[in-house]
Amino acid sequence: MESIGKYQIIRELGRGATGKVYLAEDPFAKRKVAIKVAFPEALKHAEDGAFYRSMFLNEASLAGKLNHPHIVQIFDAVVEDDFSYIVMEYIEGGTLEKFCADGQLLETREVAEIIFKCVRALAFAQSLGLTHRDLKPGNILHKDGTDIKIADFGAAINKVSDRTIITNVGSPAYMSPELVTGGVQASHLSDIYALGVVMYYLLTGKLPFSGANTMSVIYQIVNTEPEPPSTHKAGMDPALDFIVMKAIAKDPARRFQTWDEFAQALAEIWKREQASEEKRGQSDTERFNILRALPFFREFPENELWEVLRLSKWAKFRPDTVLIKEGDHGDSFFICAGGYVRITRGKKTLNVLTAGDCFGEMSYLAHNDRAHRSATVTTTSDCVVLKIRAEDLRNSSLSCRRLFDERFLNTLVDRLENANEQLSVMS
Ligand SMILES: Nc1ncnc2c1ncn2[C@@H]1O[C@H](COP(=O)(O)OP(=O)(O)OP(=O)(O)O)[C@@H](O)[C@H]1O
Repeated sequence: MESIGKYQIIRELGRGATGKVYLAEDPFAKRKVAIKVAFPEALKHAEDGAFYRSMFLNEASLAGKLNHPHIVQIFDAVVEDDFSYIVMEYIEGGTLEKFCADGQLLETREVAEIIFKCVRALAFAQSLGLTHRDLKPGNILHKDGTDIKIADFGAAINKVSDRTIITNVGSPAYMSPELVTGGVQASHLSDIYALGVVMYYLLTGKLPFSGANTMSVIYQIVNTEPEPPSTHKAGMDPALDFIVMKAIAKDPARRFQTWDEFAQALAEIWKREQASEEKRGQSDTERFNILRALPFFREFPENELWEVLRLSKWAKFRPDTVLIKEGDHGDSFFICAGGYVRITRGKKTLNVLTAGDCFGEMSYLAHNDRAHRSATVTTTSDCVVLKIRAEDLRNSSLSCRRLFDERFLNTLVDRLENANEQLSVMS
């Protein structure tokens, strides 16, 4: 096969229960895509065909709907009797399975960061009424570093009973006790359990329960208490043990009750590690949480916040550091993420700005590389500042630019009002 619809096939990437996945080129959008082509025989199978068909249809129906930086985007889908395929974002690095073996394990903090990103993605999916139901390392694709995307939402809104998932879709190792005993419907609490198992596996290279056959694993899931991950890995942060064990608690009522609770627990790890952070640099997780708390980004939806994180460079400064000098040329603007800066023109102090305030934005608004700085900006305390090149913002998504434009407009209006007040006081 050389092409599928308008897409030129490059090579096979892998295969799963319902079909083969190919790497292909979209000649119009000029980008690489991954195309999952259904096995026609699987969709027509006497016993399981209905289940596979509904998995495929479910995934196809999500085209254009699940837009999140940590979920594989579905661009297009064709579902016909004899030939069905789903066109999705191509993720270069393969799945997280490669990090689950001894000798290949990621650093603990990288695991925590990956899980945090999964938690954010699944919280977003839940806000659209979706439970994933088939979380496992093989369904989490890896781009680079800790950049991941969750794939395979095929089982997410499947109406067929969960029993079929045990028999048809791989290992039961990620299924919670309430699912394997068939007592209740899948919910975000069973996804929290599955993600806890993924975290356990990534931290230790071992599953909490393994056995010679499916029945043995199911027996243990229901009856045996797992050993904490630290049993398999010396020197592990007890907070991580606590998080994993809470996520995989047998009783759903003892797990994190919401994705936010899970995310908070992971974010706490960085708070406690702040002392050594200076040497190490901040994690995306921590930066994301800082951004979310800043008034400047209050109206920014999650996707655009992750985009800001990609666009920005972060730096810490000691007090009395000159960040911008009056008269210099500037091609970037700044947002204060912590601490205080003083704005001066000549010898006159114009303003003091703090967390959530922006400065130097004329370099973007004036649309002119040679824009001069009209004031000097100096830190008056320890400061965290994020810097964005005007050019990078101009090349960002339309929604991101609109949000920045709105914020800058508000800032300009505030400054104008301040100036008017000062003028009226003087007159
Ligand atoms: N968007 C993608 N980008 C890059 N590679 C992909 C993409 N989607 C899938 N793959 C590759 O293709 C393989 C098969 O994917 P597929 O979703 O069909 O099956 P699976 O998740 O491995 O198994 P199952 O369908 O049984 O759950 C994956 O393991 C992965 O290596």
